[in-house]
Amino acid sequence: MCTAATYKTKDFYMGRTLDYEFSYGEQIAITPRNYEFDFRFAGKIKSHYALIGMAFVAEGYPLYYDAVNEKGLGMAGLNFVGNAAYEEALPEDETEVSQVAQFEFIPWILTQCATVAEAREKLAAMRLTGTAFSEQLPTAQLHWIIADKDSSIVVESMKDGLHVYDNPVGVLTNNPPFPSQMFALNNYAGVSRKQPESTFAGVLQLDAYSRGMGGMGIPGDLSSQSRFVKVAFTKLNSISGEEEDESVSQFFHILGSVDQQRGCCEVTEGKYEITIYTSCCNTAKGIYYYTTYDNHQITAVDMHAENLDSDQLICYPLLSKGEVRWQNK
Ligand SMILES: C[C@H](CCC(=O)NCCS(=O)(=O)O)[C@H]1CC[C@H]2[C@@H]3CC[C@@H]4C[C@H](O)CC[C@]4(C)[C@H]3C[C@H](O)[C@]12C
Repeated sequence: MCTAATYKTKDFYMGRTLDYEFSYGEQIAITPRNYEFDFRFAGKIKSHYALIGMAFVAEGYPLYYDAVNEKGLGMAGLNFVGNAAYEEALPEDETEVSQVAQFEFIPWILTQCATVAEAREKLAAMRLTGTAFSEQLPTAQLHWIIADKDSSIVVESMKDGLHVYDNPVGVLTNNPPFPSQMFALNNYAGVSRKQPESTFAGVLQLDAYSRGMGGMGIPGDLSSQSRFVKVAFTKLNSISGEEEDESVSQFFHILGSVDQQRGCCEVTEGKYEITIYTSCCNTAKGIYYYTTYDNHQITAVDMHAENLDSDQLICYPLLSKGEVRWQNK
């Protein structure tokens, strides 16, 4: 399972957790403006917006899980197993719209679009194909959140076509499809950050017997639907200062509300999903912050500290070993 969220203070932040039972060996990858993308069907793009994000680099190609571009548009792919369905690639002369392989979707949008509005235009004239990157890396069943500082959308390619939904909460998890996730929030209309009031039944006076009962009724399990509700509540009620350190700290607390601890979620015999990494990107400044399961110290990579006019990928391996800061020795 994975969870993605957006957060706005003075700047706009976007990030995700990646929950899985193993890691592909992903890295922070910066794609500078002149790295040439040779898309499977859509031709070459030689010069484009620069990107920073988390990617598995295969044969020199950044297979992005999540990224933002230098214009402040961000995107993340999350598992959508059982519901994602992609198109068969058609010969070029049989289609008028762009064909984009699912593994190219993030670079295809982020190299060319500065805003969600521009992304929508691309989405209106494209088909997402199930083309695999390689035999070793078969097609991933994903859906995506795309966001800028003003709005957020979800893209789901399903049997009945490509869906683009407004995402008023700026949150995405996995299954079921996004409209069902949103609908489920209706079941929590009565939840509040305040102490509960006794409204259960007129004849029964119930007592708020402890402090700190805000959010009473929010689910706490690790299912996708529950994480959606939990993180939506946390994000939408979040209060933090406007400054960078305060905003980033708060962002990690928002996603921390759906952190997965090893042992709580068995996916196959003896294999447990954990939160491998959590990211938070300042989309205005192009800074990618992250923590890993064993490294809670926030680490950051700034795209603008690199030569963004280069044509070579720039990669930083994840610092995944945590350190204890001793105070008395
Ligand atoms: C496993 C992850 C989802 C985590 C998640 O949601 N776990 C909950 C499972 S569940 O919800 O409980 O079922 C997803 C998220 C992004 C994916 C990569 C996207 C690029 C590339 C696309 C290629 O086509 C195949 C290889 C490729 C590197 C992909 C590998 C893998 O698929 C990644 C890491």
